[in-house]
Amino acid sequence: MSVTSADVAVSLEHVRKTYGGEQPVVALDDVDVRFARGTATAVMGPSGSGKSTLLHCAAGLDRPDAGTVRIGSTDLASMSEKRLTELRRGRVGFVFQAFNLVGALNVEQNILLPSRLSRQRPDPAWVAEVVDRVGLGDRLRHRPAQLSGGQQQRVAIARALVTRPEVIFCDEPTGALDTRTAADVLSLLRSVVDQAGQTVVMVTHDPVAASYADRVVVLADGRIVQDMPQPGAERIAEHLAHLGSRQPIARPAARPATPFAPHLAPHPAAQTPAQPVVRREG
Ligand SMILES: Nc1ncnc2c1ncn2[C@@H]1O[C@H](COP(=O)(O)OP(=O)(O)OP(=O)(O)O)[C@@H](O)[C@H]1O
Repeated sequence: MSVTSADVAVSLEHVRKTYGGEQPVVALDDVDVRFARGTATAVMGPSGSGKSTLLHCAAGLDRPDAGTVRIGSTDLASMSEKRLTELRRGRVGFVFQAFNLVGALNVEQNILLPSRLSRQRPDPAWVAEVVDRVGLGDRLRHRPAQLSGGQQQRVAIARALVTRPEVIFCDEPTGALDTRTAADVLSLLRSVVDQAGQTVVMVTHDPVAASYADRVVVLADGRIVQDMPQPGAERIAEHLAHLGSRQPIARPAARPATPFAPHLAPHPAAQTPAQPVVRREG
């Protein structure tokens, strides 16, 4: 079935991203991919293959050096920082490895923060359902520091779902969770796709988590090397084992510390100066 532009939730066209430094690294090398509305896609690949960079560029948290990124029909490059911040608050949800919870706010306040910032009034029944599904009903008055890693991850997931964003970007959403909680969270993500027509793009290393997706896209050395519809956990694991037998990828530059709640803050406008490019050996 052909996908029309109205069916596309997120698109990256010929996207290229290079990180500067003494040895510049091509993190995304002419990436061309569309994520259809109402679908879940897992983005997989070896460490350093560009998964987080793809997510950050797709979500408007980082600007590519070349190429076009669209959320729906909105071209992110044409947006001012203010409008980009509004778009991230209103149309996009994030679940990151570092949680990005606000330490001074309790669980309930953290969950409702994106609604407050985008001046939306969340549907109380939906908030209650999300809180119930992530199993946080008895922790609403706790601060993040009083929660386990898995509980903090669940707060981040609830926070991403409450505003019913068009697209939810997740970076290892189940990384800190035990198997049962991970299954609950993945079912919840699956249900917002199936019942609410939202779109999920999820970076994961876990073939089981990826098997909840409709599609698995595999990156290696900043390029898409596999694009598989519903491959199942076993086939995913086989592909990853094959990629894992490649030489490890050098990580020449350390990533700067994650800024405080970056998706809710204005874009830092970090642009990489043009530099000669050295391709990594794959
Ligand atoms: N801010 C940065 N400055 C310099 N290099 C960076 C920066 N962020 C990422 N890189 C480099 O870009 C490449 C892609 O990184 P990215 O984090 O996107 O990979 P990944 O597939 O998400 O890795 P992992 O699975 O380990 O999280 C890596 O070689 C990494 O070292």
